[in-house]
Amino acid sequence: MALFGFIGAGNMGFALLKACYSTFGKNELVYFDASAQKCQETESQLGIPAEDSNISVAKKCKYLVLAVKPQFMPEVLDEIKDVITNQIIISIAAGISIDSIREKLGFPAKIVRAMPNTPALIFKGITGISYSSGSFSDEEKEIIGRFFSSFGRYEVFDEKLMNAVTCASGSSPAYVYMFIEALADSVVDLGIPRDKAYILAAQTVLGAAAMVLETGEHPGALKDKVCSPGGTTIAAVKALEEHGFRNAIMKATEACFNRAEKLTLKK
Ligand SMILES: NC(=O)C1=CN([C@@H]2O[C@H](COP(=O)(O)OP(=O)(O)OC[C@H]3O[C@@H](n4cnc5c(N)ncnc54)[C@H](OP(=O)(O)O)[C@@H]3O)[C@@H](O)[C@H]2O)C=CC1
Ligand SMILES: O=C(O)[C@@H]1CCC=N1
Repeated sequence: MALFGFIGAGNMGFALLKACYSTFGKNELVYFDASAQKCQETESQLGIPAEDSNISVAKKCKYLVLAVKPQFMPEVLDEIKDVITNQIIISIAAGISIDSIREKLGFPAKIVRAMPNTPALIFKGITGISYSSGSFSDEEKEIIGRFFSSFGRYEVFDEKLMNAVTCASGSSPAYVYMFIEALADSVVDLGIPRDKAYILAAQTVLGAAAMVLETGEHPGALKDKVCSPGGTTIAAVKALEEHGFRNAIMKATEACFNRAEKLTLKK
């Protein structure tokens, strides 16, 4: 019997499997993916052969991580529901509520709904989690905490905020990469070599993010300290405001949230 079972070893499933491997060891992991190629890649990277089915995974673990796309959740839940007894379900599917998973399973299983992000692959993720009703023992909460800490930080939220968490951290790495790409392109245009442009842009994002987390200062105050009166930065800030930079982010969050709300589990 393994501690963790994974259904889905794609972008997120593999990242979480890798972190679990480091923290809990290979004997505590079982997994299956519908893609034979994903199973082969995972086996070649972690040295753990895949199980032969989702049912086999569900039967052999205590904590079952569901890491398939939201549209595949109904078929996966239908497939495994007869072998779920006291396993704790950890779902990372965007938009899928705890109630809808319970309804599909047909009983009030203990569920942790989570929203990680892709930096989990290098153990620098941030995950929002929400516990279902039902009493989780201290030991279960400790193992769940170690699981989510194995690939970065985690914060606990009321489930009604999980779609908002998706906007803040699940989806937003994509916009950060777009920012890095755009900043790099713009300085390549000024003559900076491309490889160095990515290093300058990415390290700046990393450093600025660390300033927010480590100093506890308001982001606006940190921004003000970069802006010398009559200097270069305030000229850039003015251009960003003229082009709706903040509004573009707010609109992105609105679109992200609306899509998450629509990803409800089909019966
Ligand atoms: N990508 C991200 O940044 C984040 C994703 N998530 C959530 O994580 C979940 C997975 O996303 P992601 O890893 O990007 O998706 P991927 O498509 O990369 O991985 C999902 C894997 O599940 C496999 N799969 C599909 N159907 C089944 C099935 N019935 N049984 C077993 N395996 C199956 C897929 O195979 P095949 O390719 O053959 O379909 C694929 O290999 C989603 O619910 C998403 O909302 C959460 C946070 C961040
Ligand atoms: O785009 C998506 O739906 C998933 C959920 C959060 C990040 N990727």
